[in-house]
Amino acid sequence: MTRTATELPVLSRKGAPAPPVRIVHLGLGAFHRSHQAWFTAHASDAAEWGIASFTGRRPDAALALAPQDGLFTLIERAADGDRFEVVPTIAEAVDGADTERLNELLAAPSTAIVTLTVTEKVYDDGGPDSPLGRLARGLAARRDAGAGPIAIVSCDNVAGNGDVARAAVERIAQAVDPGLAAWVRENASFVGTSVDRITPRTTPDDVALVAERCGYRDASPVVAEPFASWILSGEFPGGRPAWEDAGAQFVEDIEPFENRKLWLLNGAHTMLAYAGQLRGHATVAEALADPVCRDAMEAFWDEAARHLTLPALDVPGYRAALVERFANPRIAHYLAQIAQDGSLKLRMRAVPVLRAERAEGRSGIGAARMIAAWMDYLVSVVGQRAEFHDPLEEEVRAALALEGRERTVALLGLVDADLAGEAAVVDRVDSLLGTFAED
Ligand SMILES: NC(=O)c1ccc[n+]([C@@H]2O[C@H](COP(=O)([O-])OP(=O)(O)OC[C@H]3O[C@@H](n4cnc5c(N)ncnc54)[C@H](O)[C@@H]3O)[C@@H](O)[C@H]2O)c1
Ligand SMILES: O=P(O)(O)OC[C@@H](O)[C@@H](O)[C@H](O)[C@H](O)CO
Repeated sequence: MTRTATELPVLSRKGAPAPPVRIVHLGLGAFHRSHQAWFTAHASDAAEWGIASFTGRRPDAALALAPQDGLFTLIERAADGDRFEVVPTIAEAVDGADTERLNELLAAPSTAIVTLTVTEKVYDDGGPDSPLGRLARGLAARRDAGAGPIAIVSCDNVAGNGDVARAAVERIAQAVDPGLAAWVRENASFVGTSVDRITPRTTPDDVALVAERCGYRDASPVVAEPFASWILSGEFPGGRPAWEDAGAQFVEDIEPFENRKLWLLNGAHTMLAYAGQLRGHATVAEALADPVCRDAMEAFWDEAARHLTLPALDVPGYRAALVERFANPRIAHYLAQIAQDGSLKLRMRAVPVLRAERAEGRSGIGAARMIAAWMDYLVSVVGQRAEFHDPLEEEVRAALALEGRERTVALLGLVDADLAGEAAVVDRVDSLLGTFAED
């Protein structure tokens, strides 16, 4: 007799202990679970490294995981089928507003690492209730307790994420108490990373699939592609899990690896997000199958590749693998999600390539096309009164009220003020508007 989903047992540890908390995570989202929690679960010393994971804005993700002892199912979604795995490393799922628990954990000498996936825009938000504001006050608790040095590991798609996190935490700490900023400089090691695993949002169908295939109820599974990569650079003064057992790489200089990922993968995603939606597509796989979008992506890659010269980067192999990953027809990675916060993402995905091309006397047309596609997309979503997300939403709306070249200059200025002052760049972007109009 088949049981209905509500009759199934809830996923649980069945009384077995969770691993002891030695990692604090801020930003309990899908990617943290498919990536850092999964890498930690696959380290040979996983039993010694539990994670206390705090939500960012709302308690929902913690409320979903707490009744199932922090356990969740990772659905590894390959082109030819799904594989299910229970990931046991989240020992505590906590509402981010519970700063008492955060301070207690950060003040414990056993806590060695803080990881972050708080989205790109949050590094500019130093408010007391922002994740980094809470972290700074938690570090004050650690200093006061004499709990020793700690590693802070940003896992967001931000260029120079280790340095950006350091600057943000030091700035906030300085505002809290100048002595704290000095403590952070001496005791916090900021580790730079390049993180990669395509992790779209979970859908109700995924929840139902787990019930059907696994025979238990999991209110919050995560879907990800089989591929996973984590490249890190920096010190871990309090130790770390043996993440290399799960395939993590430790390098001296993170920058070339970070550029490869941010330009080739995220840059292509951003190109497909705007060009694809303008041409009526909803997912990455659909946009990739459209030769107009594919050609624009490849042209941008050709430009970016000229500035990715380290042989270890194996750019041809990386590009070929990306095409295969993007084409996975069973991963519904929605372009509308990737399109969010464009003004910020273009600074890291299009601008460096455009600048590098111009420095060598070329126009950077491939990168300029991505910026033009963003502008056309904004006109179209705002024209349809559709919702859009951007940290500069007000400024974007003000720029869109302008016309013609003036509008191009104003929008470009939100991405890069210097480029907006260069007539040749403005002309180039202006000339590329309308490239992705539907046939
Ligand atoms: N999803 C992926 O494929 C992927 C892959 C590589 C890197 N990343 C990085 O991970 C980040 C998170 O991705 P995700 O898929 O887990 O997203 P998500 O929406 O599932 O989780 C984002 C987390 O950040 C918090 N957050 C977002 N905005 C906030 C704000 N204004 N203030 C406080 N907290 C805020 C949320 O509360 C949540 O905990 C991305 O922004 C990206 O930098 C994602
Ligand atoms: O997560 P974002 O919003 O920074 O960017 C959207 C996608 O490009 C991104 O999530 C990729 O899927 C990911 O970086 C793959 O590792």
